[in-house]
Formats: sequence, C-alpha cells, structure tokens
Amino acid sequence: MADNLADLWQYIDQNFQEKFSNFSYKAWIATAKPVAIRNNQLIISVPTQLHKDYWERQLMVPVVELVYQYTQKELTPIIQVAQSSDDNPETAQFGSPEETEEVEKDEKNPDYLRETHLNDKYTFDTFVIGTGNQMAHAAALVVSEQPGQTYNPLFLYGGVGLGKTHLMQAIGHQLLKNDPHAKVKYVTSEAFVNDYITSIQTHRMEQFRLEYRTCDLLMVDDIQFFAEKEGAQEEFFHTFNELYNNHKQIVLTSDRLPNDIPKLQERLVSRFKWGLSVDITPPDLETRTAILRNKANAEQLDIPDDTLGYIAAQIDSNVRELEGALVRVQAFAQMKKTPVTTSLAADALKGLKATATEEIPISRIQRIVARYYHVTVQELQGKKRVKAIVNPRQIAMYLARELTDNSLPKIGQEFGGRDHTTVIHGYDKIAGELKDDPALRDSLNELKSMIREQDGDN
Ligand SMILES: Nc1ncnc2c1ncn2[C@@H]1O[C@H](COP(=O)(O)OP(=O)(O)OP(=O)(O)O)[C@@H](O)[C@H]1O
Repeated sequence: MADNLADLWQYIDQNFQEKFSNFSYKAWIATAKPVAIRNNQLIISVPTQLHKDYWERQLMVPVVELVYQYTQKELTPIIQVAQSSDDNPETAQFGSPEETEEVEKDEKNPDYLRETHLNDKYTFDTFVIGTGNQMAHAAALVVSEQPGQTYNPLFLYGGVGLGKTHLMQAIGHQLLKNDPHAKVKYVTSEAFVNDYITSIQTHRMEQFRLEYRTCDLLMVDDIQFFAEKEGAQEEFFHTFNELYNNHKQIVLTSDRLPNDIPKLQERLVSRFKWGLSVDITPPDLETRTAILRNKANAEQLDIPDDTLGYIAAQIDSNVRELEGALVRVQAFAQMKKTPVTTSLAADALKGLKATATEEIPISRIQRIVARYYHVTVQELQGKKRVKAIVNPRQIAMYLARELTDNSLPKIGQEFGGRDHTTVIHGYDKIAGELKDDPALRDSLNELKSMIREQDGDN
C-alpha cells in the first residue's frame, strides 16, 4: 500500500509540476504530502489552513481526475493540516541551483518593471520558502492570483528584515505579469504621508486622490509609521474604503499587529482585520542556509556549503543582516585574495561582531528603544514611574548591559544618574519576563537587530 501511495503521488506531483509555475508548484504541491489511502479516500497533509483552503478550492477536481487516470478508481481527496512542524517539507528542496538559474533567464528585466518602482529582485522566484514564512508566502501568492477577491486587505507583519517588503513587491510583480495594464502602486507609509502633505500644500488633493484611489493594487509598507499622523490616517481611511468597495486589492505590512500600533484609529484597526493577517517569523537554520545559497548562486559566488552553513549559524534573526554577512565574507576574501573557506568566514565575521559591540553607544540604544515604544529619550532618563515608561526604561537598561561593555554604574549614570542597583533590578526583571513571554523575546530580537544595524538609529 505504501508503495502504491508513493507511486500514485509521484504521478500526481509530476503532473502538477508540469502545469504549475515553478513557485506555485513549490508553494502548493511540494509542501503537500500523501498520508494514506483508506475507505476510498486519499488523505493529503498540507502545512497550514491557508494551504488547505487553496487545495479545497482549486485542486480537488484535478486530483480526482489524476487519481482516476492512474488507478481507474475514484478516491475522494481529504485535506488535513499537518499537526507538527516535523510533517512540513524541508527547505532544502527549494531553490536548487538549477532552478535559480532557470528562473533568472525567464525573469530578466520584463518590460513592465520600467513603469513601476518595484525592486526587480523582489519576486516570488527569488523568495526562499521556509517554516517561518510559508503561510505568508502562500497568502501572497493567492492575492497575486486573485486580487481583491480572497484576502483583502492582506496584512503581513513581523520583525525587521524578514522579507515583508520582498513578498509584498512580489505580489506587485506577479500581478503586473498577469496583467501588464494593471495599476500597481507601492509606497512606504512615510511616502504616503509626505504625498498627502505636499498635496495639501500645493492644492493638489484631486491629483492625490486620483493617484491613490484608482489603483488595482495598493501596497503600503511599514504602516506602523502612521501612528499619530491624524490627517494622513483620515485620508487613508477614505482611500481604503474606495479601493475596498471597488474590489481592489490592498496589501499592508507592519512590524506588529494592527491592534498593537499605537494611536491608530480604531476604524482603521478594524478594517485592517477584515482580511487576513499573517506573521513572518525568523527563518530557521536550514532556511537561512538556503537563502544564502540562492544569493551566492545569483551573484555567482563560489562558496562551499559548509561555509554557508557556518555563516547562517552566526546570524539568526534578520535576513538583511544575513545577506550583509555574506557580502562581508566575500569582500574579505577579495581583499585577502584567497578563496572563501569557513575559517576565512569566521575571521571576517569576528571582525563584524567585535566592531558591533565596541561601537554601540548607550544613547543609540535609548533612541531606538524610545522610538520603538513611542516614548521620549528624556522619559527613559527621567523619573516618571508609569508602566508605559518604566517598562521601556528597563528594556533599554537590559539592552545596554547585553550589547555594550559599559559598567553598571556607567549605565546607571546614562539613565538620569541612577544607582547601579536600579540597573541590576531592571535587568533581572526583563531577563525573568523573557523566559515565558515570546512576544517580548521577539521585540528584543528586533530591537537588537535595529541597534546593531549601522543606520538603525536614523
Ligand atoms: N525568504 C527569503 N528569501 C529570499 N530573500 C529574503 C527572504 N526573506 C528576506 N529576504 C531578503 O532580506 C532582505 C530584507 O527583506 P525585506 O526588506 O523584505 O524585509 P522587511 O521585513 O520588509 O524589513 P523591514 O521591517 O526593515 O521593512 C531583502 O534583501 C530580501 O530580499
């Protein structure tokens, strides 16, 4: 029976592989697994509810037909969501070198790119699927195939540098590929706010509205910067309604859920929740290695697998940093005029870590923490004892101790001349909370990445 099932599945899989585009195949088919044939049912396991929905909507009839072709029997497909992440397919099967090369030939500068501001590297083909982004990727794919119909708005959220912008723009590319005349607009929320202000100043509201309210796909990146921008929120509310009512697709990204964006109007929060919110979590080691392999292939860098694995093991939270590490290793090899090896990578990255710890000033930590929690640096250094300030203050102290070599009295001094015992108390409190608060852990990882990034304090 097991062999029959495997053979049947191979037949189904091959057929789908021929019919589907490379990335659709990878998203929907390669992630599914046959579980069993029993009581005239073919049980198929898929990784998320979203995959289940897609299979049930799109793939039931073809599966029944393929099963019949192969076995002359009628089986009813039953789609189940996999119970544990062990059931999920492995990242290693995605993005093999051959696939990457093939994709690149197809995708070289399609005409439509000139008409938009999308980054031509941010396509579905260059996106590596892993456990942390599988659902977001699948949702993005559905939206690009059925804009305005299934998940509207699509709200992608997650930590810094995890591929939100990449996925969002991939939707734009794909939609334009399917319909080159579609009006696709990508903006950061800051650009939206600036356009809005400039339009008011120059009495060009009509043009502004024409521009934003006639899109087929509007993508607004980093929507959390809407916090406190009252006028722009008001305008966006009307833009949203107009697009939504006309079944036009809206895609938003943020570093957190709509509920957690401070000072976001309640009616926007509730609208953002009308569609689907999906988070992206940091990639596991296997996915990180696959991302590096893809990038190395794309740039035609000759780097052994164990070295890529080593680099992937060093940077564990942020894909942008991961790519930066690869660039650094490559530059180091060029400078030394030697091939890239694991020990060379270790040397190159040791330098990176050393500079990072040496150079982080406490003021940068305070600035970034303050911005993240929407308080002021003065409040972090001041005496107020309200929770909304005490918490960020203790987090900043914790990070100052974790990320710098400053003594406890020195840290205390930077926080409004506090005693070193206050710093220890703050540190211990956060360290204790971290143990059973995954959301806090995510926030701290994010903050650490922002603080370590060279330009993170702008
Ligand atoms: N799964 C992935 N496969 C391939 N590249 C990826 C993946 N995830 C992230 N990247 C790459 O990492 C870099 C950072 O991604 P991106 O800018 O999309 O992150 P982000 O989540 O939008 O970050 P931010 O919060 O800073 O806006 C990009 O170069 C992107 O191509």
